[in-house]
Amino acid sequence: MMLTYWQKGIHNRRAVFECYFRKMPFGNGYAIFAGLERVIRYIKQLSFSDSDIEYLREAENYPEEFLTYLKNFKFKGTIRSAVEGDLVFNKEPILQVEGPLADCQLVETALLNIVNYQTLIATKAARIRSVVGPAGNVMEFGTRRAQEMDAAIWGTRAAYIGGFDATSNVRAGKIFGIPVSGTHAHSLVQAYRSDYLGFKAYAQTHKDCVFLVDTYDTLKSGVPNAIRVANEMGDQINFLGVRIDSGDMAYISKRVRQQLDEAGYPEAKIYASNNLDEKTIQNLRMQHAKIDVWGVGTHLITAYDQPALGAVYKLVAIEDEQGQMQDTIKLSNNAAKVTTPGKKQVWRITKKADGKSEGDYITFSDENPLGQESLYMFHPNYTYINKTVTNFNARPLLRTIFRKGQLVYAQPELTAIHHYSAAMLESLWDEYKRDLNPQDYPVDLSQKLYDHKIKLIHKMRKLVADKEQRD
Ligand SMILES: Nc1ncnc2c1ncn2[C@@H]1O[C@H](COP(=O)(O)OP(=O)(O)OP(=O)(O)O)[C@@H](O)[C@H]1O
Ligand SMILES: O=P(O)(O)OC[C@H]1O[C@H](OP(=O)(O)OP(=O)(O)O)[C@H](O)[C@@H]1O
Ligand SMILES: O=C(O)c1cccnc1
Repeated sequence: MMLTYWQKGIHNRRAVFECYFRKMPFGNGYAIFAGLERVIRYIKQLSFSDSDIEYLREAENYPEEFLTYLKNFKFKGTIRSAVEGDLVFNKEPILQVEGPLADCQLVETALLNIVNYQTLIATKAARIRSVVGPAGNVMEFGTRRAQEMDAAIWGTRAAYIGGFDATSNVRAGKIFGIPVSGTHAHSLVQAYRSDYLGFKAYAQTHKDCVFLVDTYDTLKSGVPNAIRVANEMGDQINFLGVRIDSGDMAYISKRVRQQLDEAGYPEAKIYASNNLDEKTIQNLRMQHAKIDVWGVGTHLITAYDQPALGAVYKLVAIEDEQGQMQDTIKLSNNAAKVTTPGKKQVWRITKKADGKSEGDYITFSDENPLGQESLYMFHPNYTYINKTVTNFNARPLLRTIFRKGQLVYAQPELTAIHHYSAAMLESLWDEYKRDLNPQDYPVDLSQKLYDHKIKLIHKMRKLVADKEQRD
């Protein structure tokens, strides 16, 4: 497509693309935006190396002048985006790229790849975090099951943004500063062919100890031997607790709790892992399982119940031959697939009184609801569903990250992003946060944008009909 634009001389026409998803992942009431850090790294390094040019010369047989254009290519676009940890919803722009048509086009797939995966995992993590309860801890254990190494690294970062407390991936700890936490595997006990010898060896080489107690028999061997080693080592170790990884974890955890309490270790925590997700955790908590720390792997890192977020990247405006920006629309028989034309901004509307969200309000980028006394918000498909909001705050969701190719946004520390997403969830009513059949969060269009969209739909339909008649 870049070659076409370049050969036809339209590669430098100004264009605006916007990225949004149509359906909420996991049937959840909100999504947590993640991926911006990697988008920034990707854009900063975006160029064609000598070997790239060589490959394209061989494989694609591109004209030399086009290869020279690629060799000198530098991304010159402006990127506006939601920030990591913010709540985002379906049918609203979460990322916008404005600039030369070819530049905008080149980055489409990479941006979608990054934002789709990381937003999906952050959202899954938030769902899991929501059932663990404020006293519980939840650790990311997924590296061995992730779709390869990149997904493990960036997936655990997204999980941390979504509310996880720590990861067992030490490399992710090193790169991003995520708290690292973990236990040991069955093979350590198997190597010694004894719970006691395995735990003792581990205790002699580690200060913080969590013993995995289910290799042979949790209640008859694992826990009694963990207690024995804790007694023998005394202050030489921090006996943090034990991990169970199989069996009926409600029943076993209660018995383990009893054994630890009776041995004088009421502070020792019970860790659990084994194919956990939000459903099993909720169910185990309903059964009053005595579990303090949850290790979650496969179901989180692979987004097991919904393996992809369907965010798309659509052209919403382009410069015409006369240098005028023209808004574009994509029609479809499927109403959900009709795009909203024009360069936009999304405003998060909250009540001044309690800071709670009233909904999101999409406008043209040059509209500003902040100055208005009251805001008329209506459902874009069922316009009879409407309300007038007063005493409100309006916060623009899309922030400028790159301006004409230059990075202008300073990413906060990852810990700040982790806390930010929790604070953003506080501003959302519980009706949108329940994990089953949540209320639809309002994502409305301004009157001006709505009227413009309807006008453009009619105009395009008429154009097509007239053309068909002529043909
Ligand atoms: N009390 C419980 N209520 C609901 N689900 C539970 C309970 N205890 C364990 N589970 C879950 O049930 C599933 C049991 O799976 P599975 O049969 O593979 O475990 P297992 O019998 O321990 O076998 P393995 O040793 O292969 O892991 C896991 O997802 C586990 O988290
Ligand atoms: O169950 P997940 O949520 O993916 O969490 C990670 C799992 O990985 C480890 O075991 P592994 O699956 O390697 O072996 P095991 O089940 O035989 O212990 C660990 O003991 C957890 O059970
Ligand atoms: O630290 C652990 O116990 C751990 C980490 C990853 C996978 N399973 C267990």
